[in-house]
Amino acid sequence: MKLISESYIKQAIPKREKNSYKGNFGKLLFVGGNEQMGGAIIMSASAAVYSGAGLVTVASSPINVHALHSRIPEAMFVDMYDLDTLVNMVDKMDGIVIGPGLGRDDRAKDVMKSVLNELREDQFILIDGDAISIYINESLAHPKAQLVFTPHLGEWKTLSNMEPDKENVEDNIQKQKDLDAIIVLKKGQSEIYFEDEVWQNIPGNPSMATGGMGDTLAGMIAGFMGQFENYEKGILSAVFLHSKIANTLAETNYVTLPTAIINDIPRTMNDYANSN
Ligand SMILES: NC(=O)C1=CN([C@@H]2O[C@H](COP(=O)(O)OP(=O)(O)OC[C@H]3O[C@@H](n4cnc5c(N)ncnc54)[C@H](O)[C@@H]3O)[C@@H](O)[C@H]2O)[C@@H](O)CC1
Ligand SMILES: Nc1ncnc2c1ncn2[C@@H]1O[C@H](COP(=O)(O)OP(=O)(O)O)[C@@H](O)[C@H]1O
Ligand SMILES: [Mg+2]
Repeated sequence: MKLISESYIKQAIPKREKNSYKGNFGKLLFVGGNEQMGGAIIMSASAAVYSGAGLVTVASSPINVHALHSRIPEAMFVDMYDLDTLVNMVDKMDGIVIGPGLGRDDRAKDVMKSVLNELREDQFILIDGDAISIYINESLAHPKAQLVFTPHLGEWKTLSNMEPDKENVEDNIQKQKDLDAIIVLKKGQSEIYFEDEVWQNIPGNPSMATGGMGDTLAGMIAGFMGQFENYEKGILSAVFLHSKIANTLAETNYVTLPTAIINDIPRTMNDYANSN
């Protein structure tokens, strides 16, 4: 297992070209946030905006539109239950995050099926939270796009049938192949399973055990995937910086709020991009 290092992150964060524009930094769609869990998709989309994503659109329950616009005016909004508009949006994107606060009811299942059917090979889809259960319980077909799952240990049990105290690297490698997806297995020291290698993240601390922390990570990962030289660099850098920021915050805070991590993303990226 390889360890994600400080030096890896420093070389992975891209330098922005002088004449670049928003179209160079990823067009992302965030799908989730029902009537009870709008905060999840707002945190996820915020993390992508603060990670430097070029254009972010949120597809959510219409009840969340004002909260979203007041938190992140940078993001656009569509009604996720308007399936025609939703699939048109999917078409225009480089990557999609689906699941934070999506719920698991019939409407959520229809949303999920519409999005997955529409995907192309040149796109990525990150499946998190409730969308993990729907993917397995509805036996959905592998989408054409690059697939990424970001399960915590409870969600990994749904995906792999392995109990949290039984999961192990060797069996996880096999499950990664069966699922034909990149797996970000979230835990105290998260592990990232690619087709040909496994990485481990070292930073992180228990002040991060707060609702919304994984929603925030999903947004950072997608934000980085849309900008970095390749998906692997983006994913590893997001996992590392998410917990690195949390470690810095935990020096002076008992609990680390996901929104506090989000606020610190741009400055931390700058620090790493400009240090040797
Ligand atoms: N502000 C919001 O709107 C929030 C919405 N959330 C959304 O709530 C939905 C459900 O996600 P949850 O993760 O809460 O619920 P789940 O019910 O999917 O997962 C929790 C289950 O997994 C088990 N488990 C085992 N090991 C675990 C581990 N290491 N970490 C976490 N759980 C473990 C727990 O015992 C529990 O049975 C998701 O769509 C998520 O995005 C949450 O992110 C919390 C914040
Ligand atoms: N004790 C801990 N040590 C290190 N990281 C933690 C700890 N507790 C939680 N985390 C991190 O917080 C995130 C939690 O994700 P998740 O359970 O999906 O949260 P949510 O769904 O509430 O947003 C993961 O990235 C996990 O690695
Ligand atoms: Mg989660």
